[in-house]
Amino acid sequence: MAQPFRFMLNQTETESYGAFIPRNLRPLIDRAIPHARAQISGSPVVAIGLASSGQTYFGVNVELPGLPPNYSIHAEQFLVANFALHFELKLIGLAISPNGYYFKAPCGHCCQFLREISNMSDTKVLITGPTGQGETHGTRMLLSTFLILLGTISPGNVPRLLEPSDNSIGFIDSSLQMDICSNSEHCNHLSCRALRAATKSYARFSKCPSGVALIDRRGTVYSGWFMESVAHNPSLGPVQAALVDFVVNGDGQEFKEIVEAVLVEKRGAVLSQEDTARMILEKIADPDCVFRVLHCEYN
Ligand SMILES: O=c1ccn([C@H]2C[C@H](O)[C@@H](CO)O2)c(=O)[nH]1
Ligand SMILES: [Zn+2]
Repeated sequence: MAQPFRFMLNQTETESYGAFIPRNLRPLIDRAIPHARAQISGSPVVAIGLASSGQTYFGVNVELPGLPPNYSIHAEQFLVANFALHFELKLIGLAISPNGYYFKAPCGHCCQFLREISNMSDTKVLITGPTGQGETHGTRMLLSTFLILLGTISPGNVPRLLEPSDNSIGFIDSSLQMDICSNSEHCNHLSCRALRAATKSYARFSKCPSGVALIDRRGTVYSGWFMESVAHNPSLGPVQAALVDFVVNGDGQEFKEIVEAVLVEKRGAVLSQEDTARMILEKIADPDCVFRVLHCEYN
C-alpha cells in the first residue's frame, strides 16, 4: 500500500507555498507523482488546481489495468471530480505536469471535458517551454483561449459542471424505496450515497444522471457521479468518479479492496451505465464484489 497522500491543501498551506508558479509547484508535483496510477502507460501526470475558496487540489491520472485505455481517468478529470467532491465552484489556476519541470496545456480530450465548466473565462493555465529548463515563473494563458475554438455550449436552465445541481430523481419501483432511508441526506448506506451522488450528476445532454457508491473492506464509503461531455467520449463515468473519491480518501488502498458497489440510474433511458460499471468492477474490484443497480426516474 502506498503512503497516504492528501489531495488537497487548505488555505494556510496554499498561502505558504506562495505564487502559482513552476518554482513553487515543483515540490508539490514531486509529492503527488507517486500517487498517479499509470500501470498501462507508465506515464504519470499531475494536475494542480487553485480554487476560488483559496484551497489547492490535486489530480492524478488513474489507469485501469486490463481495460481499454479510454477507461482511464485523466489527471485533469480527476482534479475536476476532486473539486466536485469538495463543492468547489471555480477553478482560478490550473497547472499540469508529468515531472514538475515542464507545464503544459490540458490535453485535447480534457479541453473538451473542461468545456462543461461555465465560469472559466478567467481561469489561468500555467505553461512553460517543453523542458521548463530554468523557468521559475512560466507564462499564464487563459483556459478560454484553448476552449473557445471548441464551440459554445448553448445556455439553458440546467446548471453547468461544478455548479450545484439537484436532479430530483426518485424511484419507479416502490419496493426499491425500502433501500433508501427517509432522511437519506446524511446517511452513509451505499444506496443512499449512490442516490445522493446521482442527484448531483451532470448529465444535461442525455438527461441520464447516475451515481455510484463503493465500500471497501474496512467499511468506508466512497461515491461519485456521471459528468457528461457534449462530445460524449470525454465524459467521466460514475464508477470512475467514485474511484476518484476512493483514491483521494482511501489511504492508498488498491481497488481490490472494493467489496460492494451500488449504481443509481434511470430505467429504460437512452443510455445505461450498468453493463460498463459491472465490467469495470469485475476487472478491478474484489472478485467477489457485490454489484447492485437501483433504477429511478425524474420526480
Ligand atoms: O494531459 C494529459 C495527458 C495524458 N494524461 C494521461 C492519460 C494516460 O493515463 C497517460 C498517458 O497519456 O497520461 C493525462 O492525465 N493528462
Ligand atoms: Zn487529459
